[in-house]
Amino acid sequence: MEGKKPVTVSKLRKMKQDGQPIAMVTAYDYPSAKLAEEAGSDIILVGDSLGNVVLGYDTTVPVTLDDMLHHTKAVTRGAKATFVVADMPFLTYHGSIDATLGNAARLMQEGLAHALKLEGGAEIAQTVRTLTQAGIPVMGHLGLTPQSVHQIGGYKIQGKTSEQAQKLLQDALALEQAGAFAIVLELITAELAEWITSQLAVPTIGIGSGAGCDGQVLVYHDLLRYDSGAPAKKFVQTYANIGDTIRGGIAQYVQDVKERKFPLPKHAFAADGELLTSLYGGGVKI
Ligand SMILES: Nc1nc(=O)c2c([nH]1)NC[C@@H]1CN(c3ccc(C(=O)N[C@@H](CCC(=O)O)C(=O)O)cc3)CN21
Ligand SMILES: CC(C)C(=O)C(=O)O
Ligand SMILES: [Mg+2]
Repeated sequence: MEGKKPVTVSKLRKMKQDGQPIAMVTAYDYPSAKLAEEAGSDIILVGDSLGNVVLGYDTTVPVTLDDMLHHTKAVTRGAKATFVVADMPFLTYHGSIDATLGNAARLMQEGLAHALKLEGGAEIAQTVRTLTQAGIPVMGHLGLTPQSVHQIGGYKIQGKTSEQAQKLLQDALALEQAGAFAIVLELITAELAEWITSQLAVPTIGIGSGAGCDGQVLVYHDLLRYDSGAPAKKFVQTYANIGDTIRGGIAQYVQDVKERKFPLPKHAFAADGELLTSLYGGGVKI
């Protein structure tokens, strides 16, 4: 990707104004980041969904700052010309502001993220303001906030009553006023997402929230159907069947080894004559 430059926070705001959709995808390691960049994604998110899709946890709650750092470092090595946002994981931005700044510093300085994403509304606005004032671009995340899954009681659509919808709009406005440069809207109705989007100057990036957002985000492993056995989520479109492709490729390899079809002579390196004479007392030809 010679010559390509990462989008900037101000470019993203202009994309909203111009009605130009923003495409974001998650990535968790060097190869996935490289592919997401080559594919032209505007933003790469190192999501704490890595807890589910690459570490095998049931929720994002067990994901640690060290986990996020490890993966963010790999992603920023793979995508050198793309704007990379890292999730701040569970409970790393709710303690003292010093602890929050220390955690943010590690993701920015060691992970080399360009921005951080935090889940929550008005209750974290002051934190968003402090991080923003320290020079860190902050992305908000409202609606279904998976780090609160045990409080919410499942992965279900949010903002269905007018009271909840009003609260979500107030939260979005509070985040914008605190300096957030964009807000993820996860699993809210299409109508509410469109309404909130119309009330904000900063772009919204939707997941399971309809076409009325300024951009979209999907989890890498979902859109590529890595886990071909998992039930398809309603809001996901399958763009490739990588799980089937990978399993098929590995199964073929295993079969070839067992049937001695791999490796072939062309996959091996032949010794020269001098070595051959020294092997097996020179009596055996390989
Ligand atoms: N692989 C993966 N994809 C994600 O999008 C994702 C994660 N993991 N982990 C963190 C959060 C959790 N998310 C989730 C998890 C489950 C549903 C889900 O089961 N959705 C149902 C609809 C629920 C309803 O109707 O209320 C679906 O069928 O889509 C949605 C978002 C989104 N994030
Ligand atoms: C689903 C997106 C928005 C996310 O937060 C993640 O991948 O962790
Ligand atoms: Mg996340």
